[in-house]
Amino acid sequence: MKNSLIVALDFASKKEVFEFLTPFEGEKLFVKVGMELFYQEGPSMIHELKEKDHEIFLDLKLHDIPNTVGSAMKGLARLGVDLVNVHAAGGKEMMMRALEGLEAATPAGKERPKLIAVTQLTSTSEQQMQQEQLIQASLEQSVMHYASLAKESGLDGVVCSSHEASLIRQNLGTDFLTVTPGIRLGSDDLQDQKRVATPRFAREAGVSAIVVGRSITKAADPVKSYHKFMEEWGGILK
Ligand SMILES: O=c1ccn([C@@H]2O[C@H](COP(=O)(O)O)[C@@H](O)[C@H]2O)c(=O)[nH]1
Repeated sequence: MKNSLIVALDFASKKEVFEFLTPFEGEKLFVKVGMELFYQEGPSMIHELKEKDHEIFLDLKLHDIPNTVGSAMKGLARLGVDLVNVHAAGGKEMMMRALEGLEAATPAGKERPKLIAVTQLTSTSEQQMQQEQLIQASLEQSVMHYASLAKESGLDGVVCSSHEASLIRQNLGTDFLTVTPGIRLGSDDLQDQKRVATPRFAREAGVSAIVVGRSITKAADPVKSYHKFMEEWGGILK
């Protein structure tokens, strides 16, 4: 998990996923399946990616009442993915029930999927957060608060931006995972992301894993782009 580059497979179909993955033949990627792909293709997408030995982050960002999230997590545990997540805004009871659900349903002899919580989305700016969520703290304070709640609930880490990662590591320990989307090379389009950083910045901040989507998936040469990100991130090709 540590030092991983997670590729966001934000595609609408299996066909597009495998067209994208074919040129990577022989490389074991850490991939992220999000709502767009999972809602379209469902669990069979996960089974097929596992058959190809890819590590999987199932990014469904669960956020509901504790009972619903706890029960849903049981289903995700049975899929055998490596990493799943919830929104920290759902609260401590919800996060604890999510963890219990995962622990209860992870098959014997298998490792429980790691569970992390989204703090503030990387598409949120401080101004937006204060105006739309009526949070009067700074963005850093809000992220740190949600990260502390996640740690107190027994979770393995958080999703945050690379800008908050070193503060989280200092306060909550270096074993507490920081997974950071919003990663761009200097010349890339930011699109809808607000709190962005380069892979080098993320590495220097001690981030556990970076998430990169469109800069790789929409690149003219995705394999070349992946290797460029890996080089700046200092990741290990598998
Ligand atoms: O705070 C968050 C949480 C999740 N994401 C997801 O990461 C990728 C980023 O894609 P890019 O194309 O590199 O912007 C995407 O799947 C998001 O759903 C995030 O960006 N921020």
